[in-house]
Amino acid sequence: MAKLFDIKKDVQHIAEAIASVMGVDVTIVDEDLRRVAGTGGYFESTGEKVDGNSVFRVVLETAVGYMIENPITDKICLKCGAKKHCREFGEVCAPINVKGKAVGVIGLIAFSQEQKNKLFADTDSLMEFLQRMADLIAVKLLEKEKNDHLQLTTKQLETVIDSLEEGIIAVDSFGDIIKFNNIAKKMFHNPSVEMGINIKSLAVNFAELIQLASKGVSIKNREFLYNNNNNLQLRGVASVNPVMVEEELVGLIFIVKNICQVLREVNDVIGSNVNSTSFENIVGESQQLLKVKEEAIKASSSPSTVLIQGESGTGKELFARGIHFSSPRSNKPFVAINCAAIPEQLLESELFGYEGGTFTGAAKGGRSGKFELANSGTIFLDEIGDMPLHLQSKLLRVLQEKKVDRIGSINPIPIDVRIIAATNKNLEEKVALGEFREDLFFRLNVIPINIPPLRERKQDIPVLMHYLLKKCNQKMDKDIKGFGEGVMRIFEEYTWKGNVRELENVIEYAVNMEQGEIIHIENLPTKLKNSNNEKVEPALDRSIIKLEELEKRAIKEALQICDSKDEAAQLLGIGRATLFRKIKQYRL
Ligand SMILES: Nc1ncnc2c1ncn2[C@@H]1O[C@H](COP(=O)(O)OP(=O)(O)OP(=O)(O)O)[C@@H](O)[C@H]1O
Repeated sequence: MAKLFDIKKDVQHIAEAIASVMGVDVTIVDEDLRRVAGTGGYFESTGEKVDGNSVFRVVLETAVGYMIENPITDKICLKCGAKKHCREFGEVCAPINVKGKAVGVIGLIAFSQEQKNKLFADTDSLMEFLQRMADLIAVKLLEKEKNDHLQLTTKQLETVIDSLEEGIIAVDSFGDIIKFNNIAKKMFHNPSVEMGINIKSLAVNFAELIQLASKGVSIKNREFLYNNNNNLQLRGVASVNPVMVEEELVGLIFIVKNICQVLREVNDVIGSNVNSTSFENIVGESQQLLKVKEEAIKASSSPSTVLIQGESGTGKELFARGIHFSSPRSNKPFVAINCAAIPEQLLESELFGYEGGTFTGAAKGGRSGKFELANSGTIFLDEIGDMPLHLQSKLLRVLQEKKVDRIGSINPIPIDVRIIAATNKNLEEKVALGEFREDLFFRLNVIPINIPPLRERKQDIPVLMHYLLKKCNQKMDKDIKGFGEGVMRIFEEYTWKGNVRELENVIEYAVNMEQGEIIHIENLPTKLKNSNNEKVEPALDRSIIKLEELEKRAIKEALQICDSKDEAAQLLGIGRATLFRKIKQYRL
């Protein structure tokens, strides 16, 4: 609640007006009995307290006016401490009431008989006049209070919008800037955000956003291009909300962010879903696995590209995570994408993103690809061997130039992403067959990591069994203690085509089936129980290339070396017709 002292100037003006109308001295005190205003001799004593037993206290307490026609003898004057020196001939007091409570008193004092006569000539009219003056002061007080409140709310709002992490720009219905926060000011530099300039000058597509939002529609996350202080073109994301008063558009609020900030936020969310993996989570005691782990630990401190090769389920992704989470990028995003699981047409936009308006049905403002999402972190390109050739060229460009070209864009986006690729295919073979770009292979294969299949490191099987049993127990809230007689031997002799993943699945099956405390042979999947008495087939060597592929490769090479098909057929030791048939068969 505002006090009379806060509107001291106004109160003094009113006191002077009353004095000049009435021809007597006027003083006005507040609820603490402090003199706020005064005319004549009272002016000097503003700010001082009046006597605590004076008529002012009574008027403050009763909130009703009071007249003293005979000072000294009036009952109120009896208690007054100033009565000994009182020079007053009469006094009229009126309360200043706000919401039924007196917050001050207007006092008119006569210092001569003549003044007293004037004061008491028509007391009804005088009281009414004073009441009006008191109301005027009360209105000023309420106004001050409203202004204070408005100022406080404005300050609070300004503090709120300045503490937001987004840029906020308020514009009128024509787009002229009315208000903005610090972040918005920092974001735009050429032209810069200023009061009165039109927001359309800040970014090309703001005109379109104004047009849309002016229809009363809220717009979410639209991309736009703008210039920063180095005159570099940057990407931002804007949401626009219309401000409506009685169904009429009075302005728009733009909420703007730099794309890097948006991606950071996305990554904070995605990143929190990615389990942090340390090398301790990679279990195994065999020399082969320990050697690979050592290589991976070394790779984690380097920014170079890693190519992990290994059969399905050998732990390629586990190693990729291990490398990322032990690297200096560990608190940055780890974004994984399986190049074989996404249809070819979609893979390009998933990886590299696309510009707004590139395809019908696509998000209007464009979309960031996985490379942008992984910026400053690591991207894991699983099943890289299945990446189509035209995307391999695009990936090569990313590796060479450290820039991403969104589909439909002419502005490459600089990125800093560490690439870890993985494949269960023989990439060298794919290169030889012309299915994988040799230059890309060399770019990816800077640090090669080859995870041997489980059959080549049987020593890891028992330790993996116990590790995975513990994992399954936790997952299924069980407490199976170990493995029964003969189980370990079956596991060691079985051919794990699906490697650790298959082993994990078998243990999960057995934990589900087992009711007791130990996993028994009966609770293993049939394929393992049957394998118990069977002789385990020798494992296929991955390095053996199929005859058909060898033939295809030989023909391709001969065609490249020789000037004519006859010559090639001769070199290959086959007839001309056979060569033609094979060329057709292999589509060479
Ligand atoms: N050495 C290991 N220690 C502990 N768990 C492992 C190990 N190797 C693999 N796993 C587990 O096996 C499962 C398969 O691993 P992962 O997905 O990393 O294999 P992958 O080689 O990437 O498979 P794919 O080729 O099918 O993509 C995961 O649950 C993983 O945690």
